[in-house]
Amino acid sequence: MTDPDILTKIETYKREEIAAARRALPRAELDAHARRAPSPRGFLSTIRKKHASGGYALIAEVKRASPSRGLIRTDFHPPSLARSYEAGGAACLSVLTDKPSFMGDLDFMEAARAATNLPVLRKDFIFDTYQVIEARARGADCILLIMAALDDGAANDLEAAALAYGMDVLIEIHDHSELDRALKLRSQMIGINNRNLRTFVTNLKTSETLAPLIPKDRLIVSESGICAFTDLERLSRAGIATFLVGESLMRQSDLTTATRALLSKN
Ligand SMILES: O=C(O)c1ccccc1NCC(=O)[C@H](O)[C@H](O)COP(=O)(O)O
Repeated sequence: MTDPDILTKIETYKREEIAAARRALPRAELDAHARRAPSPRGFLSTIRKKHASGGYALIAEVKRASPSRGLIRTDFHPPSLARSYEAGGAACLSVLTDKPSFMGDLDFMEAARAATNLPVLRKDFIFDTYQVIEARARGADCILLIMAALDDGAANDLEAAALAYGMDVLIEIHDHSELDRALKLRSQMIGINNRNLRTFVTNLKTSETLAPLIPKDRLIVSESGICAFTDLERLSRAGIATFLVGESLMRQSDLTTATRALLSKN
């Protein structure tokens, strides 16, 4: 499947969604919700702790469908999926909250977080500070900022908003020029997405090429197309110890066993 401009299409409907959400709940009221939300759980610090104890850190994704694969999982109950991931040894959760392209929902994120003790990433296409506050109001511990979708000013403003609300930020890149821009931001976490946004093809070589260019004080997350422990070992040789995995786990009926298997040699 080839989609020449998926981010432009997504931005168009996101801007409409944001306008509608603002009409339904003005920013000042949303902000009051965010101030009352449960405290952030420390997404980055949880990953660092996992590394300190000598393990790989898995960010396990709750992903029902995707533009490249269509429907991935029919048996879909976010609290049970989240509990299974936690039992299998995941360090953190990622929950897709975009509806039109991923059949996601903010309710799924809230429910997954409430069912576990794990920190949660709101996995969505964030263009506006309203979405950052909305993420915190619904309990997110971390947000994703996609450099391919944002100019430097917007990335800086959205990151500042997330940090002001006590959340961590995962800055996502696909190539050298996005990496250069990401390194001007304050966030410690850089996600290298192995999925080409035009062709949707995943290639772990993307992580292997870009990881050595990232300063050692940043935490690197390899995202997309990761299927097995051998992939983790391969990526670890490029200095990566944190992995964001969705589809390959979501296709397994026993998620706890599949998560354990992904994280262990045998
Ligand atoms: O998953 C897609 O098809 C997709 C298409 C266009 C933009 C983003 C997309 N996915 C978002 C993600 O980054 C992944 O859900 C995440 O990295 C997990 O990937 P995977 O393990 O390959 O499901």
